[in-house]
Amino acid sequence: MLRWITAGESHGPALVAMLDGMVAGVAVTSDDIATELARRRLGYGRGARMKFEADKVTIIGGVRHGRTMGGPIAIEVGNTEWPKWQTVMSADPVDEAELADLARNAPLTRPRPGHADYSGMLKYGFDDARNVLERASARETAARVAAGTVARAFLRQAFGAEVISHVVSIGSAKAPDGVVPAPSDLAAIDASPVRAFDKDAEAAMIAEIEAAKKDGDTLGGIVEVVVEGLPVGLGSFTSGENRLDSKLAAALMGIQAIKGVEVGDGFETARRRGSAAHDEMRPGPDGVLRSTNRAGGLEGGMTNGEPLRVRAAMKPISTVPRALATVDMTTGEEAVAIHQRSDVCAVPAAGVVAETMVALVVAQAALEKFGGDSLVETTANIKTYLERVASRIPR
Ligand SMILES: Cc1cc2nc3c(=O)[nH]c(=O)nc-3n(C[C@H](O)[C@H](O)[C@H](O)COP(=O)(O)O)c2cc1C
Ligand SMILES: C=C(O[C@@H]1CC(C(=O)O)=C[C@@H](OP(=O)(O)O)[C@H]1O)C(=O)O
Repeated sequence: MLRWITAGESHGPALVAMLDGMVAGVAVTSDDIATELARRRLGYGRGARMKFEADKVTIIGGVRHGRTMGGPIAIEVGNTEWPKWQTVMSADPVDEAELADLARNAPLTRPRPGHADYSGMLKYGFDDARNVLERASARETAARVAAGTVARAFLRQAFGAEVISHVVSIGSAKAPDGVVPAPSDLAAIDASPVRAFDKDAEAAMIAEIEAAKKDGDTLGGIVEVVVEGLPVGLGSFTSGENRLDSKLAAALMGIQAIKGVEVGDGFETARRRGSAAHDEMRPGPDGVLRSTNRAGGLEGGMTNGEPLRVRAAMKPISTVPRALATVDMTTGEEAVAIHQRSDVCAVPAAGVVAETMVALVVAQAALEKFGGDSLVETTANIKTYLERVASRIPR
């Protein structure tokens, strides 16, 4: 089974991602990973750190001369910030006097409503929220994106499948309904400062971010991930945990600040009548055709051959510059929440992270269905299956 895990703190020396279960023979390079990491760093509304954080990539194992070898893949993403944090974030014990002199090490005792600080301090018994926020931070998503690059490469090389995303809304600024971009639109989306597909929506989103910034406030929004090129039958109806939609929801909800997930038209479909909710079928020259894709390419927990379409809703950033009311955990008194530098809006970056999680989950489902130890073997299995599927559709 394809598995992944990350380690590392926001201001530690590096983040590390491990990806286990990938077949041999997938072409991927450090440059491919760096390209995806650069996409994640972009976006109007991100904070100061993203201007200088360089995401230095080193593939530690599992890849040789640009091809995976079938063993666990380990990728390191260096933190440019590390030199400033060497003492505060040292893994080994440091001189207490030296630590006490560092303003940067002052204990963080005023938890931010909406962040992991409060529950993390109580649950793990910490007096300093630093021990919580270092790992809760979405800096960790850089490591996920690194691992996800290998999954994207696999999907492209096995199926010709492409995973893209776009920003559907930021605050109250929305893209027009029903416009779904194609893989060929990704360069234009990435060129947009808010990763919007529609130019009017882009202007409205930028204005919304500017207004929030001026007011010392923050914003969330909604992203949509689209995967084209997947075969029918990834995932299964046989039990809840085998359903691809349940796995996608879990993976997307596992991204920091994601509070809602929709498959296809999701919540809108709940407001429709059945006759206007489903995707009617008719015979076509190469099999069954659909007039719509409201289901987002998933029926019964399986892909149905239409583009996969899922959305994730991100809450506003909780480090609000106009700091929110909290309680000082040392004195028990009223206080204002920690506020250092922070993003005003990270929805464009969250779209790239959402692509990553979708790529990992879909690659996992594909490897479960088609198996194989090498890309050659997997693609041969895919070919046999597609031939059998094609032969079952009466023409
Ligand atoms: C790409 C990205 C960037 C983020 N940047 C920030 C940030 O700068 N400041 C902040 O307070 N939260 C930021 N967050 C959100 C927090 O990491 C998240 O709210 C926190 O871990 C608590 O988890 P929860 O929101 O899922 O409850 C970001 C999230 C993502 C996905
Ligand atoms: C560093 C990243 O995002 C960080 C995510 C984050 C949080 O609380 O989630 C808080 C901020 O960290 P810092 O306080 O160090 O600026 C963001 O910059 C990144 O995405 O690479």
